[in-house]
Amino acid sequence: MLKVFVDLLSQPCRALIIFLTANKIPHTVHTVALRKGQNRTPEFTKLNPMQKVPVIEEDGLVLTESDAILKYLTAAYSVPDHWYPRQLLKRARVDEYTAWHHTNTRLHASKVFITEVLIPRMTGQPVDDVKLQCALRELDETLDKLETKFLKEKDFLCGDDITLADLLAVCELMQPLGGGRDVLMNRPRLQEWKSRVQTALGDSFDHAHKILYRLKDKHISKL
Ligand SMILES: N[C@@H](CCC(=O)N[C@@H](CS)C(=O)NCC(=O)O)C(=O)O
Repeated sequence: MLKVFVDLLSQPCRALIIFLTANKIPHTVHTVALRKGQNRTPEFTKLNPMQKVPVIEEDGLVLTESDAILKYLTAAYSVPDHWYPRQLLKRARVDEYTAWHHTNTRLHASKVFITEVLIPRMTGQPVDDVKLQCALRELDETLDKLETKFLKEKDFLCGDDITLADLLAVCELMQPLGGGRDVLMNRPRLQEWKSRVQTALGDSFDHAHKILYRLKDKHISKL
C-alpha cells in the first residue's frame, strides 16, 4: 500500500492528500509533525535527506517533491486524464505552470504566511510590517501573472478542466488564511476560479484544510 508522509499544515502535502482522496487512491497517512521537528529525526532523514514533506513510499520507491509525486501518481494509477493530460500541448501548459509555481505562487504566498504567522509565533515578536508589506507586494505581482498569463479567460489555469496546476496553486493561496488573510479578497476572477477548483475537488478540499481553518479561527480569536 502507498505510504504518504505529510503534515497537513504544509501546502504541497494538502495538494497530495486532496489528490489521493479525490481520486480514491488507497494510501496510509504517516504524519510528520513539522512543529515537533519530526522531519529532523534520523529515521525521517534517512527517508528524505532534505528533511521535507511530502514524501511517498511504494514498492521500494521513495519519492520526494510534490510536483514529481503528483505526476508519478497520475501515471501509476488510473486517474482521469484532465489532471495531467497526455496530449502534448496540454501537458506542456501544465508543466509550464508547475515549473513557475515553486518560485512564484509558492514562494510569495508562503512568505506572507511565514511573516504574518510563523515568525511571530516562533519568536513572540510582533509582525514586522515592513517585511509583510514587501511580501504582499510580491504576492500581488504573482497574482497579476496568475490572472493575465495563466488563467486569462479560461475556467482553469491550463484549460477548461482542473489540472495539477490548479491543485498546487490553490493550496498555496489558501495558506495565508491561517493568519486570517484572504489574499484573493480583491481578485474576483481568481475568486471565481478558486470556487470552480473547490467544486471540482469536492469534500476533499475542506477536509484537508481543516487544520488551516482551525489556525485561522485561533488567530482571529486572539485579535
Ligand atoms: N519543493 C518541495 C517543498 C517541500 C517543502 O518545502 N516542505 C516544507 C513544508 S511546506 C517542509 O517540509 N519544511 C520543513 C523544513 O524545511 O524544515 C515540494 O514541493 O514538495
